[in-house]
Amino acid sequence: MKTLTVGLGERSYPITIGSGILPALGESLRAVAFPRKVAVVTNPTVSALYGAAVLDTLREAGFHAAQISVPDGEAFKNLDTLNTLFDELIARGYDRGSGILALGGGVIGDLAGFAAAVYLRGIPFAQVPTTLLSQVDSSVGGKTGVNHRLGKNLIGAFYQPRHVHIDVNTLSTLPPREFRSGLAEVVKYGVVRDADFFAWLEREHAALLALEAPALVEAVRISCQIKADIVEIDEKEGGLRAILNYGHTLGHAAELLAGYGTLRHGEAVAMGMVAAAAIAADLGLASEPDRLRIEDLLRALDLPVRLPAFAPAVYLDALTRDKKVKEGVLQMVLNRGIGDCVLHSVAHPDRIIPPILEKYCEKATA
Ligand SMILES: O=C(O)C(=O)C[C@@H](O)[C@H](O)[C@H](O)COP(=O)(O)O
Ligand SMILES: [Zn+2]
Repeated sequence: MKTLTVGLGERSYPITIGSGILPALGESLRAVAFPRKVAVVTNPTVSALYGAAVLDTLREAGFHAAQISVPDGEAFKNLDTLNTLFDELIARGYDRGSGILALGGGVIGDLAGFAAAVYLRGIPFAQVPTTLLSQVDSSVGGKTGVNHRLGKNLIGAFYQPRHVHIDVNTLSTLPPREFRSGLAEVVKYGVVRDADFFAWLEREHAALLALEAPALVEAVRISCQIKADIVEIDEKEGGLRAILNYGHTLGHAAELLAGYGTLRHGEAVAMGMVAAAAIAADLGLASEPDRLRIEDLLRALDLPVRLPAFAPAVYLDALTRDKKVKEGVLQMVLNRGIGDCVLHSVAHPDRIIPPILEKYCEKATA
């Protein structure tokens, strides 16, 4: 078992990573003095797989734990689901001495984390991420929230967990498409921050796709370490943290336009990264061979690399609501080669984006 720390002063918390460590969850939560009364927020699919094991380890460690199930999928990451969660928390008497444990993927973590941030003005929460995407990304760093019909994650809060407990064995029950979606965020870390990690992924992609535990633990560990380092410097995305949004500008637009839940988040990010790399190459920040390396790695990981075909005007409209828009100007994270990146102001998206869509939308390659 490996333990990393997200260092945020008195709100610092451990991330434990390992293979087969789910039974140690109860002890880990005791070590961070997590409240005794725990609402385990999960969905029916994850509950059937891991609900009993989680309740067992919690009860053995002296917690009073019960599950609250919410519907499965990105289409349910909204205020309606959040309301049903509040109904349950209130009806079952969860008070300020209680805690919320998110058991599931990114949707569960984002919803449960936001509920914890605002329920009774905030109660402690912890994360047991069971998908690759949530293990390498969404469970760490405290971004919580829900979607709005006009944009991804438009309603939310920064709210850090007390503990993140990652058992890579849970990935063995993940649908392959869901697993590959998480790999897109792993590739993102290499592109924006760590050229050696990118090269490691190029070498080890087959081991990852074969779900070899040592490769998985290493990929999760490095990803979480990179994210922790960034969050420690810029918790609330005043600057540096925006680099974690690489590929998300067009990716979020594609998710919204395709209809929440149609594309997996990581699939949209993969498409968005290739398009961002093309813009970076056009601006001379990266080379065409850099862009090709990114596309080739994503293809090797069996990820889609072309955006869904929608009119440029529809994409441009969605981009106006991107959270990185500042004083009306869209900011895009663009890679400088591989392993480095920059936040770039796109003064004229209407000039830059349409030619990219022309080349990197599905229709163009058909
Ligand atoms: O943690 C971050 O910061 C990220 O941007 C990580 C992203 O991969 C993640 O998808 C995040 O939820 C996107 O945040 P948003 O603020 O663009 O909605
Ligand atoms: Zn993401």
